[in-house]
Amino acid sequence: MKGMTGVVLAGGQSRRFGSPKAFAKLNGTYFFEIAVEALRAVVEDIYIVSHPSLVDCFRQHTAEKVIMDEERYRGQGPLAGIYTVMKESRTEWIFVLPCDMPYMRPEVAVKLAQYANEKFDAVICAHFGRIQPLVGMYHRRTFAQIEKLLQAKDNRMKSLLDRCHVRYVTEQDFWEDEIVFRNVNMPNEYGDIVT
Ligand SMILES: Nc1nc2c(ncn2[C@@H]2O[C@H](COP(=O)(O)OP(=O)(O)OP(=O)(O)O)[C@@H](O)[C@H]2O)c(=O)[nH]1
Repeated sequence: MKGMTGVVLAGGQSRRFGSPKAFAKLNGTYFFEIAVEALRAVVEDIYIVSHPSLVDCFRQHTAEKVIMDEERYRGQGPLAGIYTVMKESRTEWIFVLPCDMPYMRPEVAVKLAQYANEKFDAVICAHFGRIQPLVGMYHRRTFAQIEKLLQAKDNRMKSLLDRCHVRYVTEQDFWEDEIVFRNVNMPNEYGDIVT
């Protein structure tokens, strides 16, 4: 989709996982590639936003653009990643996915993208009663609000959503299996799908 940039958030510490989650594999595919593939269904331009220790590793494994969280806000979580890409790319919308949802599917991105609408500041998945702030789209007009929160050291995605006009997309809008929104924090929380 024109006017939209894809973002894989991959700047976390993976402390609970014990090694960088982006480079864990499901069915032979790196987790971050699963997110890239989903985004690829709706955008041309994709950024992987990570931290300095992983940048070289990403560059060895992907042709996508790899950038680091803006230094000023480094360590402030996904909000810093979103801020960084909004600064870098000039598109109206950015479509965010985390690097730790290995069951994510391109169809989810395709269906969600249909809800991008000038009336909203953000379009966020909220299937089965669970808001997923890292699965959704943020309009460029949220940039000033994001910056304000980061400056105030309020890093909560919820703080941003509370200040935005959000379209929450639920299972009433389109059906998806619950598993696609499962995020992996510990090594024992996922397994290959045997077909
Ligand atoms: N760009 C960016 N992404 C982040 C940052 N913190 C977390 N993320 C990403 O946000 C998603 C959810 O991260 P979490 O599972 O909450 O945190 P984590 O640091 O990866 O894992 P833990 O260290 O175990 O908490 C993952 O895709 C992370 O890579 C950050 O500071 N910058």
